[in-house]
Amino acid sequence: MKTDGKLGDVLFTSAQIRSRVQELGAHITRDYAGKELTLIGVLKGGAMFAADLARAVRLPVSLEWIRLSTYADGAVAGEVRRKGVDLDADLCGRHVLLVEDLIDSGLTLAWLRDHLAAFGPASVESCVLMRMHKEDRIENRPVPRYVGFEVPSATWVAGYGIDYADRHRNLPDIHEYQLPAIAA
Ligand SMILES: O=P(O)(O)OC[C@H]1O[C@H](OP(=O)(O)OP(=O)(O)O)[C@H](O)[C@@H]1O
Ligand SMILES: Nc1nc2[nH]cnc2c(=O)[nH]1
Repeated sequence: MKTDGKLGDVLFTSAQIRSRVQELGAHITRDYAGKELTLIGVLKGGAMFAADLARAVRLPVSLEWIRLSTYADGAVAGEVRRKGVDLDADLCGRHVLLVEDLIDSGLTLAWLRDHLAAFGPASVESCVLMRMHKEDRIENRPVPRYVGFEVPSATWVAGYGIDYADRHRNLPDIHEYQLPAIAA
């Protein structure tokens, strides 16, 4: 039986997030000046971050969205499931920057990187707000070009677009989340 988990302390306040997003936006603006840049926000978790980051990038970017999911209801890592990939954008010759709330196993970003190669982009990089540390080396875990915050591996998070069981996405801060105990 699965019991409810618990929302824990604030890990990153909305002010910290805002300030880091501005820094990331400034880096991206510098790095992609003069290039055709398409930002692709990964739904649902990346929605808030992508919307804020897009406004922090001072370039005429295209903004697209893609929806994927790796976890069914709670926190069990599984295979990347496509919940509809509505991406008829012309990415040919464009520099693509995937915008994700977090990288954990890296399955999602690896799948996207491979999937988008078929669209003929000039480059595919990623910007993640949080990189979850892993004690175990994950083979071929993608290396994001931009990382907002490094987070210890044991930490599960919720808020600022990120859910537990589809709740808490609306919280302005990012909280630690104590996962539910699994009882037999
Ligand atoms: O690096 P990974 O282990 O692949 O995990 C990262 C992905 O997992 C979460 O999404 P989730 O599958 O929970 O879907 P959601 O964004 O719709 O909440 C998160 O938003 C990332 O997209
Ligand atoms: N650590 C961690 N926290 C999450 N909160 C929501 N999704 C995730 C995830 O993939 N990893």
